[in-house]
Amino acid sequence: MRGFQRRASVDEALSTLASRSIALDAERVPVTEASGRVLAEDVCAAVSVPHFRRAAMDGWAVVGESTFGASTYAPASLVLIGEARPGRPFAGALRHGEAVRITTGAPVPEGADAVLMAERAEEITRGDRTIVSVVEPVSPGKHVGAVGEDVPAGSIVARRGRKLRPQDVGLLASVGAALVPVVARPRVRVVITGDELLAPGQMPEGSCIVDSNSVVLAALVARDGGALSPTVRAADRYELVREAIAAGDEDVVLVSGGSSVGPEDHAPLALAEIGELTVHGVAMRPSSPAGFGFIAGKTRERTVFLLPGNPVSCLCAYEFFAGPTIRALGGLPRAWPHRRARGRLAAKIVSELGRVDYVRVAYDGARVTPIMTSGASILSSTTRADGVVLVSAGSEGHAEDEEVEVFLYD
Ligand SMILES: Nc1nc2c(c(=O)[nH]1)N[C@H]1C(S)=C(S)[C@@H](COP(=O)(O)OP(=O)(O)OC[C@H]3O[C@@H](n4cnc5c(N)ncnc54)[C@H](O)[C@@H]3O)O[C@H]1N2
Ligand code: MOO
Repeated sequence: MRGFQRRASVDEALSTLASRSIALDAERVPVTEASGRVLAEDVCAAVSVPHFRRAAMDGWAVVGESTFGASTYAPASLVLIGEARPGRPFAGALRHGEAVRITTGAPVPEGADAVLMAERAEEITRGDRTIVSVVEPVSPGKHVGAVGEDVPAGSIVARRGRKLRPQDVGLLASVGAALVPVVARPRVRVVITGDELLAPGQMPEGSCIVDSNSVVLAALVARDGGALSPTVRAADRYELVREAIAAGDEDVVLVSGGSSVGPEDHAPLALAEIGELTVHGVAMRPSSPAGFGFIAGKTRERTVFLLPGNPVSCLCAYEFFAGPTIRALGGLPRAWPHRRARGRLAAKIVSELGRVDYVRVAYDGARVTPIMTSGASILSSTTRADGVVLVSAGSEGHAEDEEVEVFLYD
């Protein structure tokens, strides 16, 4: 057994990771599959939306001026000369004194400058002609959607770095985008070590417990935009752990458990053998045995994270180190994606200078109450918590009633 000789500071570890994880290359995906992806380049509109003047109401396309002075007592009479429907425009041009029946979304005929709402007139048959009897004037421009009122041609529809929302992909489709340039999703392999572990879905039995870390990690990787390979389970044997880390070509490997310095903690040595163990041991609580390093991949360097087996430590080490890296590889900001809130502490938090603490807290919108469980094996402390307070390395903690920032769990 080897003890931890020196623990890296959280900042040191983060800056090493930041300098070695640059965004992956772009790929083009069909617009129908681009929601949630991160745009790799600005996308400009090749066309205006709409690209024709369109009716915003059901009624009649008219020359507004020909309705001036119309009232219930003195209706204006316009001659109906045709019809325009979405996708089926009126072929000719319209003149003063004429009307074209039109429905919402249809192209406004040439010559018309307004749409009179169906409520403001009625059609009357007079001989072989249909007259539109107008009881209220409509001003020019009314209910006519201008070319490019939604998106003008040449404008930027969505900017590089944006995580595309459902409505973004809708807009991209509207301007005729077929393939969208997005940052490749970081591929992630989860390696679960521990002979005592049963796969999720099984009943705990004898001295075996159920592996909860792979379930938590899978959800976190999905949150951060990673593409997860099937989880690999490695028994606590050096060669098997080494093989599980080295296999595949994912951009990121998350190794859960076996990260410390006990006789069954093979991951750090295995990583040092097949690549570089850059950091092992961090001045933080929990997750002090966390570490990471790099191994060569087929086309680029792969980052391997050593996440302590204790469930809270595993979650915490992921949030501090793996999450920012996966997000950065995928073109997202490194910053924690949690919503933040502020409140006053109901009890003091004690930390040590030089150490970063991840303190689970309850939060009611105003008061921040630390959850008095220090054990990193108590996963339920994180389900009872509403979020966490991070105590920086430069602080010895926070006094009761002091205002602190809470990173809220979703
Ligand atoms: N000499 C030292 N020993 C230890 C130190 C230290 O600084 N010096 N740190 C301790 C701390 S803190 C932690 S955390 C653990 C982390 O060790 P490992 O990463 O090797 O974790 P394991 O021993 O494999 O497991 C710890 C604990 O968590 C349970 N576990 C493991 N995997 C899972 C899983 N996938 N799902 C649910 N629970 C899991 C496991 O059964 C153990 O109970 O090292 C200390 N030692
Ligand atoms: O960091 Mo260990 O993380 O206390 O349980």
